[in-house]
Amino acid sequence: MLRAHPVEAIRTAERPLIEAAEAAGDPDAVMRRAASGVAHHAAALLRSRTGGVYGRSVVLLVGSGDNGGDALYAGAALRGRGCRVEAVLLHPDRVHARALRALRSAGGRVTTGGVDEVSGAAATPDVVIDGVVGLAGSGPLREPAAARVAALARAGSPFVAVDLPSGVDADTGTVHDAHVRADVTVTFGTLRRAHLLASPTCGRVEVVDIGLAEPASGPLTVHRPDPSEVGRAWPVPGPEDDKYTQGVVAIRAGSGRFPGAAVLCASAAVAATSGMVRYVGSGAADVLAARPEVVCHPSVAETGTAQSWVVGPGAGTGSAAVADIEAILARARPTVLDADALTCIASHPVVLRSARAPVLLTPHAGEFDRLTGGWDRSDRPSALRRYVSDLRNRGIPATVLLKGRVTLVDDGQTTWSVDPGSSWAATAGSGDVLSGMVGALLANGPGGSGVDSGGTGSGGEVAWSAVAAAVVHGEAARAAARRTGGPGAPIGAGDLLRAVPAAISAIRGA
Ligand SMILES: NC(=O)C1=CN([C@@H]2O[C@H](COP(=O)(O)OP(=O)(O)OC[C@H]3O[C@@H](n4cnc5c(N)ncnc54)[C@H](O)[C@@H]3O)[C@@H](O)[C@H]2O)[C@@H](O)CC1
Repeated sequence: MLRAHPVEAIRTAERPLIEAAEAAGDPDAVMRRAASGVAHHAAALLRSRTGGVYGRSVVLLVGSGDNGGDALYAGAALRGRGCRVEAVLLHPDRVHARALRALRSAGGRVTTGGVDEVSGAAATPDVVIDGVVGLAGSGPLREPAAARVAALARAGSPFVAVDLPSGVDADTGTVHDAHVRADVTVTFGTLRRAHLLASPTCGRVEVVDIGLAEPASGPLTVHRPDPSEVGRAWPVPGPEDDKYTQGVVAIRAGSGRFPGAAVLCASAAVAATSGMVRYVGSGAADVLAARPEVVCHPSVAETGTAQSWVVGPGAGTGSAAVADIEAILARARPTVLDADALTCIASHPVVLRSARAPVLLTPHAGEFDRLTGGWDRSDRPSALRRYVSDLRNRGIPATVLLKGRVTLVDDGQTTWSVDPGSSWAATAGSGDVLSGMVGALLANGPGGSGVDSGGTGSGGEVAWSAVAAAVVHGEAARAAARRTGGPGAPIGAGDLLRAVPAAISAIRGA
């Protein structure tokens, strides 16, 4: 399990290290340790992209704080390995003086101007080290950094970000319009929240040991499971199991308008575990044609016992759909509310009050808009936590999975993030697959058997099922994109669905 911490916790953990260095009369000892890690990873990137380190060109973008100091010391170390190093001082009047002296005495060049001042190799360096801002950064890149970053990115130079890509907020993970897109981010001691909230912008994240003790988890810690943890926890039938003990999930999905949603959702539930799947809705014939093992029922009232429910994909938003949601919640089983069910809840919020068992809401950004009446998109984790806490304060045992390239799950106490490493899952119908998988996991019982779900107490199991399904869903999307039509060819939700068994198998072996 990866854990990423807020700035305040990191500053607190760093303080004793810095105080010890100052007391020893070497105030930059920690910074030099950090910088040598940056230099190490920059050299590795140079080697993999250009075949060597000696003689390669490096540009340092140097801001006014300690992040710029790290970049300057890293530049001095790379100069020692034979690189041509040029530091661009973005605020020449405010620069880490000792680190600048170290670069100069190692033979690094220093410039202070705008984009036009850079010429020759420095206009297209072999690597750029982003030391504009780190933990104290706020808002987008400002000039002259923004123009300089844009020119270097256009030239195709790879970026190594020191601590965080500049223009990405350390706590919220907000990626501002003007920002650095890093190939590699080198951070120190432990992950910052942005590394898990804005992972697509951070590139590969390398954590350098600077002697810092990992902060304890708190309410603002972001968690991300390793796929192998999900693999170990994925249900496997034991010698005593039968179809009932592995969990029965009932699915209310599909309509005359959206028959495919029923097929995708029910088929995903079948693929996720070897328990039993019931189906209620107008799509029974299509569902049976795709998966004859599904047991179909004419109405919610006539559906046999189920350990969990999924309601909503393509299920309609009229009064009959609302009545079905009420009838399902009255059964007091863990329930996934997805797609049309979220629209129903948004227009009839009172319905949720009857929830006696855990509910999992799975909105995308637009559905979350409807549920909340508008939310602060610049701070996804806080907006999500506020909404979940509000529901829980009203006695509704809710967990919410907010979809996106980086999917967030929050149960009011813990935030998880899942980034599948590609955006291939952004395709129509893929949400129906996800809700079917979560429903099957919820039916299987305490999710993540024995897995550390972050010590979250109540709600943790629902959250773990949601996180585990999101991990496999992302793996399936990536695998489908590799296999269907070859790398780079788009996929549909049907391709993703077909890749689910192989994705489960892959993470079990991970
Ligand atoms: N504290 C420590 O123990 C260590 C800190 N280290 C480095 O120190 C960094 C933090 O340094 P600082 O606290 O000096 O802060 P930064 O270097 O992150 O920021 C410096 C200043 O930049 C300005 N700024 C904020 N947003 C900006 C923007 N969008 N555009 C331009 N300027 C902006 C602010 O005035 C801010 O105080 C860490 O990210 C890390 O790189 C490392 O040396 C490892 C050890």
